[in-house]
Amino acid sequence: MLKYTLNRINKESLRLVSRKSSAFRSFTSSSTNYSKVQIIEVGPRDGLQNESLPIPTPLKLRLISSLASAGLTRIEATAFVSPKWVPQMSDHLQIMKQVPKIQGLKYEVLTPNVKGYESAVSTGSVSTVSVFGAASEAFCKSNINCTIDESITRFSAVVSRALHDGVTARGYISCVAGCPFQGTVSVSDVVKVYEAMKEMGVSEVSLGDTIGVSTPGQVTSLLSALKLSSPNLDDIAYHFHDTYGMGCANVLRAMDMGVTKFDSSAAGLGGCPYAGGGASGNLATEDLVYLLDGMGVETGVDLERVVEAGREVTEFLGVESRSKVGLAIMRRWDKEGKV
Ligand SMILES: CC(C)(COP(=O)([O-])OP(=O)([O-])OC[C@H]1O[C@@H](n2cnc3c(N)ncnc32)[C@H](O)[C@@H]1OP(=O)([O-])[O-])[C@@H](O)C(=O)NCCC(=O)NCCSC(=O)C[C@@](C)(O)CC(=O)[O-]
Repeated sequence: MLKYTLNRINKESLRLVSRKSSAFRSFTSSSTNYSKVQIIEVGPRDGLQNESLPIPTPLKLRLISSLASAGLTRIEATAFVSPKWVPQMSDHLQIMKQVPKIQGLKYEVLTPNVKGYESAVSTGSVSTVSVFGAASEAFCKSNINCTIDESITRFSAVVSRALHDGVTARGYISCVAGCPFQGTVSVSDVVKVYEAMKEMGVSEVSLGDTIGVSTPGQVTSLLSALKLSSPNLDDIAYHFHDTYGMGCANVLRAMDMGVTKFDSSAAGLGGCPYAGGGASGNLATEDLVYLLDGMGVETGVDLERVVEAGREVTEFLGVESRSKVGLAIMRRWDKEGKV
């Protein structure tokens, strides 16, 4: 009787495994090479920039070290922007002078103009500088106080200095799915800024869903249009905010279309201070890592160490983590008596 039951269980498991693996095969038969997914951790910059409580520099540095220990190899550490505009990032020089130097770890920073660029590279710790524009005029004006055309001129000066100095240049385009001021943003407006950024020489363009309104359908439309200029989408990163809880669904859609680079923030903190109150948390690194781990995609990131890194900051701020995965893991730790 026992033998019969075991046989039945084994047959049932085999049936489920084969059903699962054919579903997995059909999912992975898309153009993406899943072994190459890269996470760009933006918590220390995007995660913290909008917090009104001043965060002590040593705590920011501990966050950066903890994220590095968790295995993240691309960390956006701070922003060389005007301290009048974003006071939380005013310690950018101290941060970049004190970040731990670890082989294989690259630090990225925002640089809106040549002034920011010069200050950033003077620290000797910056691998990548990012210029940040928008596909919406209203947002561009609100965030960096210029028109899109003026921003392209400013960014070209930054990128040409970076290329000359052997520093990698990245470009962000905000409002790729919608703008807090103008509402709808057309795909063609995003493509125009993408092309201008490529023309100036950035190696990667991060598509910023600033207010978190993307859906898998919108991701499909935008990436289909970008594929005309970038067939493999290998110069594209996606930067989702999780306002409507679509972050992981959007990542899956983008991966299925070929995108292999995603920005995320520990504990899901973040948002742009100049999005008219419309920006909420970034896609949480914990949620992204859990998703990728579950698909067997190697990220080299230790999920529980990211949860620990985010926890120190959320406890300081007196807020709850915005990562469902982070919250679930911390609840389990509580039950297990782990401090
Ligand atoms: C671009 C500016 C500077 C123009 O600001 P402005 O007021 O038009 O520029 P300005 O040239 O007249 O300069 C004003 C003051 O700032 C100083 N200044 C000028 N540049 C710098 C600099 N680099 N570093 C330090 N200081 C600087 C400059 O020296 C001057 O100081 P003052 O003479 O009055 O004492 C300003 O608008 C700014 O700093 N904006 C930054 C806004 C920001 O950081 N937003 C958040 C990041 S973007 C984002 O979150 C979206 C993203 C990337 O995550 C993707 C997504 O989700 O969509």
